[in-house]
Amino acid sequence: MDIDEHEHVIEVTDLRRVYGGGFEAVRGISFSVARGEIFALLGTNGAGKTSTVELLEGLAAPAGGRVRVLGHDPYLERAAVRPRTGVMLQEGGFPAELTVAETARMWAGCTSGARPEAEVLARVGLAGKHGVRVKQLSGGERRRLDLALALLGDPEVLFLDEPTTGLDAEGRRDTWALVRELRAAGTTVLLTTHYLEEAEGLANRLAILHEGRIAVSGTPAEVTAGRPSRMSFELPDGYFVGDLPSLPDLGVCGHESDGRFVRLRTTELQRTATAVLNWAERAGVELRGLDVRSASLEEAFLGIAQEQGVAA
Ligand SMILES: Nc1ncnc2c1ncn2[C@@H]1O[C@H](COP(=O)(O)OP(=O)(O)OP(=O)(O)O)[C@@H](O)[C@H]1O
Repeated sequence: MDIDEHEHVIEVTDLRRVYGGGFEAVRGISFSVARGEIFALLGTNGAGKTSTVELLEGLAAPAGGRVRVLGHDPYLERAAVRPRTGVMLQEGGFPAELTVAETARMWAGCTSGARPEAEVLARVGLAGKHGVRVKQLSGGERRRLDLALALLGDPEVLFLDEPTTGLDAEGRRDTWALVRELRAAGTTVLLTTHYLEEAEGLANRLAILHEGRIAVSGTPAEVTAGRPSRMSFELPDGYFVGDLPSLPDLGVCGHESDGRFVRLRTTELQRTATAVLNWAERAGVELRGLDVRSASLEEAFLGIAQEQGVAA
């Protein structure tokens, strides 16, 4: 049974994955992704991201729970799901001796309704590399080739496992722009990433995995809500932390200082920043190195890792 555009394109319920030796890498996770959404799976090394994505791609059967992609079981109904999905694995395995164009042509031959290879290679910035052998590509160029192959079939659902690992800053930005374009065209994207700014900038919703379980999920704003913001600056000569306005009264929930630099964590950034800046103004001093930043995914990620680590 197919689904209409308002239903969830990906549905995961109490999913489990157990490896040969009995190790449970995915321990009962649930989430869903609506059509046209970008959903990011984050987590520390070994948290279970790839193990989960492989189940969604139908590369293995779950040990428990249920996966539906476009209304089908991706493992048992592979023929119904595979032509409508694009997959970029963490490590693409291409024959090293083939050129970029040959690789794309070979892949297109196995893809129903493939886009013209040249168009897709141009889209990922490999237009000038048709004649280059795969073994001569840089790591970042191989990732782009991986992405091109995933896009050949014009997929409705795209699985991207660490799509920008190994790319330089420009390559990463280009890939982000491409993923946004795909979303605008209605493609549903599930990606894993170690780059928190990637998830923050791209994802409509995300889940942070820890040891096979979802520690937190929601929109980036929901996940960072309640996490402290940061303010840091250099104390002017002759001043001490004790000279600052009373920090606990300003929502400051933690601070550290080596006597010169001060780093504050606050749940009330505006109040803290206003009070400290007013204090500096009154004292007629400059706060060198002033840096004020609201709660980020990085803060949430580190907080979760710490909390879970302590709880473990
Ligand atoms: N074939 C396997 N047999 C046994 N254990 C495995 C196998 N593949 C993965 N694991 C283990 O399962 C856990 C989850 O691995 P997975 O690759 O899913 O994590 P990840 O979140 O993608 O990590 P990374 O960010 O490092 O890519 C790890 O502890 C890993 O060692």
